[in-house]
Amino acid sequence: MSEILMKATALEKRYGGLRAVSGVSIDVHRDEVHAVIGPNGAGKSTLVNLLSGDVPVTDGAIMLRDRDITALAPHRRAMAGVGRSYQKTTIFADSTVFENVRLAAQAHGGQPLRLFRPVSTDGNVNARAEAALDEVGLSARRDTVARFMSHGEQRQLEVAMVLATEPKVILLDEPLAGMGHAEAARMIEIIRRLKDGRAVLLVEHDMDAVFALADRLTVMADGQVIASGDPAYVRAHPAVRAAYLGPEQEIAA
Ligand SMILES: Nc1ncnc2c1ncn2[C@@H]1O[C@H](COP(=O)(O)OP(=O)(O)OP(=O)(O)O)[C@@H](O)[C@H]1O
Repeated sequence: MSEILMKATALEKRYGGLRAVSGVSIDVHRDEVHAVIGPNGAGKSTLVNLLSGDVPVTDGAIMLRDRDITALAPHRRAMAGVGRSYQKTTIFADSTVFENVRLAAQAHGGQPLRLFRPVSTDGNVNARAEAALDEVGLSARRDTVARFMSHGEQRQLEVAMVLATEPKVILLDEPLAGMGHAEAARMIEIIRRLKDGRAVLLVEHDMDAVFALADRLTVMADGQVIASGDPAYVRAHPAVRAAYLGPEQEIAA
């Protein structure tokens, strides 16, 4: 079995009396896509926010390999190797594709922005930006101003900006949201390649995409894990059918 890069244990997030996430433990393995599914309000986005540090845990622990990152702020987790996309909100619409990715790479440099050195001469940052664009297939669009790209391309750009930070674990919250069929198919291929040497945690409602991509699946309902395992196991799990889909329905192949 491949190495566990991120391990969360007994995560708890309470909002007043509401347990948005309760007793959730999850392992994310190198070279795997671990998909988290469940009905609306199950706690999937909250889980991603806990793993990225955007929301502090009420209880529980998050390890990145052997490092306890539970108390680290989001940017410190990013430096430690946790990447997450933020649904277009981080894109500078008036900057080019390359400038956006270069800024992401530079912000991750571990040093203050190098104000006295033109970024265009920073070979390492530029190389990381080029590699990230190449990985999502946007190299040919590098000089396009972001606002003129399609929704799907902007989501690809978001992924490139994450890759420019050289993450070991990538958290993707509904990366296919709002995409047409062709755009979704392209993004599925990108995500399939992302796991190479990394670990990917994917929250997604598109079940075709989930079953096309997932090496491992965790199903949540009411803030808790109701089943976790390989896709065939989860697909056949009675509690999943009952709680997630209703007893009469099948999970689409
Ligand atoms: N900041 C918050 N304050 C109070 N309650 C919250 C907050 N964030 C989430 N919740 C509640 O926590 C529960 C889980 O929400 P969450 O968004 O994590 O579910 P989800 O599985 O991602 O749903 P969806 O599939 O609709 O995105 C919901 O009942 C939601 O209303």
